Amino acid sequence: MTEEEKYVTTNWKEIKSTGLNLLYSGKFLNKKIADELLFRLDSEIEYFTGDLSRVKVFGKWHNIPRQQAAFGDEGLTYKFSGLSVPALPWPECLLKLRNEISKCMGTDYNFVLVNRYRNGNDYMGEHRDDEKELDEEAGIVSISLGATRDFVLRHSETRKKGSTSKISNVTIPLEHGSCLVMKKPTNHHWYHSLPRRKGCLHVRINLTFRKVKR
Ligand SMILES: O=C(O)CCC(=O)C(=O)O
Ligand SMILES: [Fe+2]
Repeated sequence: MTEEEKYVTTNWKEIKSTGLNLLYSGKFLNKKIADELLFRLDSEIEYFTGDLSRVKVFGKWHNIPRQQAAFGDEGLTYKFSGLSVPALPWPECLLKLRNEISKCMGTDYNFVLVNRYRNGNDYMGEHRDDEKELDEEAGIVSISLGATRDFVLRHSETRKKGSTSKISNVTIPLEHGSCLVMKKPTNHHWYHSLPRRKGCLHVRINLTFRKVKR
């Protein structure tokens, strides 16, 4: 098999700071596979509507500023920001990707959260993925498709009022077909967000593969 025909190519770059442990591979997915995945996820996936597309912040309900869907092994639900998300059965294209990623990482991921950002007005606010039901050892594997958007990480100390922390923020432009692995203990100490980018007119789809404890 030539390099071009391989499903994934790992060319990991380590990104480290105090309590931050990331791996990034910019051209992780084969280009043809990345293009096809983007097309399929854009046309075949039904995103949540109704209660599953809203979140409660300080007692008020808001539409989430992006579209979401979740898939996973049978019987799994995943709770985050006041939502309990039932995992729907894996679509064929995501099952294949899940299997390739699990093989590559040597870990069995059983759940994926899909976030679709229609354009630069859609975003994700600052948060940590530190839910108890996540298997920390597995980390979180984040695959990006479509428009390049900045992923911004901030240490919890620097968020505090009057902070004198010297720890710099880390910004990674996540490109089409890339893979970012958030390893332990990143999600204890660092918050991350996907800020608005007014100039961005194109769709981006992000997949976060997780291992939910049964
Ligand atoms: O879209 C992204 O890159 C961020 C996704 C994310 O943080 C999450 O799904 O928890
Ligand atoms: Fe996250």
